[in-house]
Amino acid sequence: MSAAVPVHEGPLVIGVDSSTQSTKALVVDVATGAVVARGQAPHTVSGGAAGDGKESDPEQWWAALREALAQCEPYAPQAAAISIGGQQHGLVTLDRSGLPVRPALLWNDVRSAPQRDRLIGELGGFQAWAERTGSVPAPSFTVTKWAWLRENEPEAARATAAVRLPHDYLTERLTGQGVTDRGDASGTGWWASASEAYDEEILAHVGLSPDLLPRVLPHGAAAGTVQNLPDLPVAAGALVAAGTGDNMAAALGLGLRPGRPVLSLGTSGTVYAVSARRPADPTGVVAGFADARDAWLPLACTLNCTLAVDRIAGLLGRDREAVEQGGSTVLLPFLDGERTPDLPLASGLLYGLRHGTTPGQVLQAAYDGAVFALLTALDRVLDEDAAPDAPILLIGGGARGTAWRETVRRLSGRPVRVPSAGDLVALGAAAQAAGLLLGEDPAAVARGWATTEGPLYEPVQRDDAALHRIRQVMSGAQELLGRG
Ligand SMILES: Nc1ncnc2c1ncn2[C@@H]1O[C@H](COP(=O)(O)OP(=O)(O)O)[C@@H](O)[C@H]1O
Ligand SMILES: O=C(CO)[C@@H](O)[C@H](O)COP(=O)(O)O
Repeated sequence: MSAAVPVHEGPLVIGVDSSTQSTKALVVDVATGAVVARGQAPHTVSGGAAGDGKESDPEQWWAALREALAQCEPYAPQAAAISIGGQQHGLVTLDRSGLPVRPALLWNDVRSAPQRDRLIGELGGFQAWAERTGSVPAPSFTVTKWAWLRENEPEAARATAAVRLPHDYLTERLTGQGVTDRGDASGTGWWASASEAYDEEILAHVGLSPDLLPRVLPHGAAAGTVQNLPDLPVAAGALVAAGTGDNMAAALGLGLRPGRPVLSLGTSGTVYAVSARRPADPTGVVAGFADARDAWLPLACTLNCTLAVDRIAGLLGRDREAVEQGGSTVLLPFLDGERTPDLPLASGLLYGLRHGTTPGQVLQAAYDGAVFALLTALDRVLDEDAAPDAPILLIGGGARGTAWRETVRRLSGRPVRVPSAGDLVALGAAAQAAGLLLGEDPAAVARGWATTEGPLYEPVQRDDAALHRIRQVMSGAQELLGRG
């Protein structure tokens, strides 16, 4: 728990970030945005039966939520409202008694790549999918995971009486209500962004009844109230907001307006912006997500970000900050396959070693490789009229690292602002809970909390030579990277 603020002015709310590696919970003073208490508990990601997947037990998310909230006592039980932000896309399958049929298939599990390819072909191709759902599905998307489950574990699919996303699962444990929000629903692949409703044709195509899905709540609606849960340090009757996907929650937490790019460095790397225009990118680079309000959140996502670079630092036996500049090494850190670029079968690639190459330069090349794809998508997530010199808001666990920040500055040539408030996903969930409590726009609540304040790092000359090297290696190695 971080240093507690002993007095608070306003009512308290709880914001939760149930992400890939851990659950973080914040108790926040609605009047000021001050974090009164913080808790965190880890999750386990296993490799699936053959060691080639990414799965987590939803029961463990619930246990981690309880643990993180217990660390927030005595403040958590005083909260008047709570909201859950969660990792997007994960397929949670529940049986008739509400218990998980099997571990959840996570967003970074690429085993559904063949089903993804088939679904794109069977339902009209890239353009048709983009127009219909806002996105060309990646193997991250829930629809591809459901198709994988039906094909590979038909008994588990048959035993499924309800399908949830990670945040819906936790909201339902709190309230007993099977509900979700448009932000997280937009990452399933079975939510039509034009009509803002489940796409019954896609659902019929993958043999999933809409009756198994949560109801999509309108912006500002409550999911319900906290049930009487004796092991949970939250008061029965506290309001529960709809919750949302973790990227949508961070956008709320930053009070994001169109034209402000965000780069998030966590297990996933993401780059996104809010837009008033419904996105539909037929190349598949940009996912056309909805935000948690009534706008849109065009976003590009990589599978290999902080964990991949930390792994390479570990292989080199170096601290993650021990980078050195110079040399011409290129490292594509695709340890888990990759989503941006669309290379689900790829593995990591190291190119350009010389006698003079130092371990620190190889580590720097890993940072460059991880940041490259995100920056190439930056202009595509921003509206055309966005100011080209708007600072990048750098968030996520990696934003605390100097090597990450300096890599983003060097490869973007843009100013970078690092909000001093950490945990922006949890803070955004808290803003959603506060918005529900006050009947106000959650993004406006977050703006009142001044969550984007933090040091601004001036732009430096963009390192076009490094970008060119990476582009060259990427195109020269296409065949190798596509083959796995
Ligand atoms: N001081 C730091 N410097 C650089 N990276 C950090 C630092 N602290 C944490 N991280 C990175 O943050 C990552 C976790 O980020 P987080 O956004 O919490 O992930 P997720 O939301 O995917 O669970 C870790 O993989 C770690 O590499
Ligand atoms: O798949 C995506 C976005 O489309 C990821 O951003 C997940 O939402 C997981 O987020 P983290 O756990 O890395 O924060």
